[in-house]
Amino acid sequence: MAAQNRVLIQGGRVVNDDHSFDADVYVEDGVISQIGKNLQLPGGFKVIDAKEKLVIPGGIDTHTHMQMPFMGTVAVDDFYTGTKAALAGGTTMILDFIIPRRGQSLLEAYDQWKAWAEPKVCCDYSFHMAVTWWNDKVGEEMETMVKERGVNSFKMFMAYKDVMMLNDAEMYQVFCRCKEIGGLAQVHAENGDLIDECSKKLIALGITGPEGHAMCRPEEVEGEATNRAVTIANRAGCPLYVVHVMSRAAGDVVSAARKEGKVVFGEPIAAGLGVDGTNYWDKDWRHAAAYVLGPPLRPDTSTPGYLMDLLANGDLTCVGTDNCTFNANQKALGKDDFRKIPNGVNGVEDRMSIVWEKGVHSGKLDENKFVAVTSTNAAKVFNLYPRKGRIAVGSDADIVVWDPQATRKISASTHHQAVDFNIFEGQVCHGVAVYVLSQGKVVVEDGGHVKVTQGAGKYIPRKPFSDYVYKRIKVRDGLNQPKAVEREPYKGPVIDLNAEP
Ligand SMILES: C[C@@H](CNC(N)=O)C(=O)O
Ligand SMILES: [Zn+2]
Ligand SMILES: [Zn+2]
Ligand SMILES: [Zn+2]
Repeated sequence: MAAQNRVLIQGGRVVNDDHSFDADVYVEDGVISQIGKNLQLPGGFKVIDAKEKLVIPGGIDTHTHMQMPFMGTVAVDDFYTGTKAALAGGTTMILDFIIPRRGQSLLEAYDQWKAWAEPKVCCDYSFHMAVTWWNDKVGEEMETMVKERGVNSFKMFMAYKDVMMLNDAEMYQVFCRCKEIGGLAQVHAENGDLIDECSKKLIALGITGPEGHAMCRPEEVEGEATNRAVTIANRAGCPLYVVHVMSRAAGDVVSAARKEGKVVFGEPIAAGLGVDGTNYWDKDWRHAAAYVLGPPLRPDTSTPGYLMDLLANGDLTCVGTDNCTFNANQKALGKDDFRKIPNGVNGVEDRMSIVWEKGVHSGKLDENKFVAVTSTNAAKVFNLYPRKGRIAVGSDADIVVWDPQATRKISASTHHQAVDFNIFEGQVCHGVAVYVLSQGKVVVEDGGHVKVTQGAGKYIPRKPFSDYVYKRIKVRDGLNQPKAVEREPYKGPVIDLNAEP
């Protein structure tokens, strides 16, 4: 029994976001206990041979929607299949979203999502909270979420009009509230009014296929909303995290904001790094519909490479997936009207290999930047570091033995996800998770044998005011308090509005 929770990972090269070094890693009772060479160890441990392999922090997927009720149906990958697939691909923690119905208490929604996740998750997890409506009660509950439920991030939708969309004034108030309680404001940045108007026009023209989904929300619709969110957040003095950055236009807005010193983070997703929007024009309806998500993939085939370049230079920060999967027959709900195609795609299992293949194997990222964008940056942004996101003594033993030379061919016929297709079908990627430890237990071995335990995952609460996010803001708040001008009261002439014209 002792061997199960004592593991020695021998002969590997440890890769953190800031440096790489050759060392053995010893794990005991779920945490990293020793790192170095010629370790003095107690007997009775399992040995993993990591020669010529990398030993990296388990991936953290910043953006998933397991079993999300959406557009009249429910995402088919649930907290079990979704987290099993995550572990299979080298991701050892997911950050999922609680999405209250309009008018629903945030606390009630939290209990609902927690009840869905707890019995099923195979890896550690945490939640963002969506703010889909706004009043003082929501503001009070946001504080409870931060102080008592360990949620420190709040997502607003600028799209999905009449379902989850907030207007600018509401967003400004939620941003101000986030700032007060030390939360990180997140946005789904698309102009929902323009999407609504343009999609009606396309349907009237008889354009009902998935190409209409892309045509009604071109990248300028994402770029405009991203810029608006950056402005509103800046006026509120609130840090901003733009989820699923899908285009050059939005990526450029995030780059410019960061160059101006604004506290803004951008999150590309595996889909946007691995495929493009030309798929929407495929003659096969089921193929085209499979790629429908919002914001859409871009027909500009240079987009995946451009987003990877922005990750490489630090303008974009964390790679998520927005994993929100619907089977082909669920996508077919929109066979006569693209507005009814459930939005969402897969990614949670293939994210790490896609980033390795498109980033490291292409020479755009080095191994340390790979660790940063797939794990460490997320831990820092969402206040999980260094418990998560680092190979260090005392950190959680969420560890991946990564084979940079091995390749894997992505296919729905072999993936662990529940969804019956894969948007990366047929892609061959360098970079394979040959061993994965979750909470110090081996859950993937020999590159494919997945042995997870349903419900073993733990909810990880997160404190507000993450240093990585708020240190600069705190200093600025001390400097830039608005002040009135001291002046004598005005005693000059004023027109009389009641006087005869
Ligand atoms: C509803 C959720 C997933 N669907 C999607 N991105 O198309 C999101 O917008 O992030
Ligand atoms: Zn979204
Ligand atoms: Zn999402
Ligand atoms: Zn390759």
